[in-house]
Amino acid sequence: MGYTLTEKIIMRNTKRSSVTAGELLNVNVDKVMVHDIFAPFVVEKFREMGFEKVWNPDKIVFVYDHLVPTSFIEDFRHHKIADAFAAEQHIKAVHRADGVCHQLMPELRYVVPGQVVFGTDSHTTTYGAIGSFSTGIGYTEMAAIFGTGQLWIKVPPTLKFNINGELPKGVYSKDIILRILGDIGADGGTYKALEFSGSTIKGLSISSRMTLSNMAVEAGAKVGVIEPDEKTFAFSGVEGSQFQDLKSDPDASYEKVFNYDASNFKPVVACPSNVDNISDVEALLGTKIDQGFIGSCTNGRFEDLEVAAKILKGRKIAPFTKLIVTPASRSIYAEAAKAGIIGILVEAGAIMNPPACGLCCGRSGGIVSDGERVIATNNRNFLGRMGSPKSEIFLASPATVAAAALEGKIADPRKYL
Ligand SMILES: CC(C)[C@H](C(=O)O)[C@@H](O)C(=O)O
Ligand code: SF4
Repeated sequence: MGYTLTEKIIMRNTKRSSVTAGELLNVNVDKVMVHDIFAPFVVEKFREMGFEKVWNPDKIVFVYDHLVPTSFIEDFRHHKIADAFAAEQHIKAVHRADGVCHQLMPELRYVVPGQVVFGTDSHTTTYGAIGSFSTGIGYTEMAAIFGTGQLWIKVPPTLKFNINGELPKGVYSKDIILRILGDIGADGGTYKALEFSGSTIKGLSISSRMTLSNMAVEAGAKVGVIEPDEKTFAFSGVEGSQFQDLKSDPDASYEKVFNYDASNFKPVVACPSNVDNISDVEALLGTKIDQGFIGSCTNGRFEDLEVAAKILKGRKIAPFTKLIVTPASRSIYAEAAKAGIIGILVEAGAIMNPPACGLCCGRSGGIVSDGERVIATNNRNFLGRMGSPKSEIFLASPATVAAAALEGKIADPRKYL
């Protein structure tokens, strides 16, 4: 009997010769990420559980990104508690202002293919893009891992998305995942593994693959995985020969298989206030926009800033429209600056935010006010997510956001490319 990629990663981790979807089992945790919102709660639970030493300080990464720059005095307490615990437990990986956790974990190679990784954030699914089993957990489970290095999971059944062919101009992986969310619904992947495959996926950059895996959780999925290949091995700096087993078997069993022809994809937008409330951009043309946001762990990478700069170069954003750009990490910021991309965006009228979560969750680095409409490259448009509950959030690709910022209303990016 064949196994899926997700089952293979779990078998590799547990050294089992077989696993079955739906089975409960203990995995050996390869790496964990704790961000600044939950760090104090993990530490408190860890002590309450009677643990004294973490199971392996080299497998723990702290990232301060949700409360950076600190907007409220009490937020600083989170960083002080995490700093003290890291010192006490000899945890060396503490990133205080280097970027968003889900960019740093793969970018700094804390996560590599074939690993089992947990994070105190729902978008920990992002690292499935490099072939890991990675998912978000609560701070109680994280405290238990700190003390034992293990966690029980239920092996998720897999929904397979075969996507083949060439994406049309102006259409990106964000349009793929939004279309899939529209097709299966925000609960269509509950406790499932989403596996993205096919020639279109193989043609995507690692950054573009991360957008797909990042938003798997928006369908309720446990993980969003992609078979590691030469691109992955180069990105992660690993020898591919040790990962040749990390692919689904031809006779693997899936709960459902979805087939898409890439040429049928178009620029789409998730309309307020659900990620599966999808519309073709053409049906929304002319909808007034007050703010654009390009950033987050979904689409704040070099290629995202690059395509926005391609559209905005030599142009100015519409009057009374704000465009906030937040690179997903300091290294992306520096690379984009060196390439002249930041200059083009600022010249066009963009405001640069520090590389952190910022406006994405309305915690630091701006908010969307009453009655405002924002079109954003992040992954959630729940009521009030980015500020006022009387604001509206549209989700789209960086190209669609850039086109909207230019016109001050929702626009089709294809005419600018
Ligand atoms: C704050 C954190 C718990 C939350 C998450 O887990 O996703 C945030 O990162 C988000 O994007 O909504
Ligand atoms: S960038 Fe947004 S989606 Fe990503 S971890 Fe931060 S708040 Fe969550």
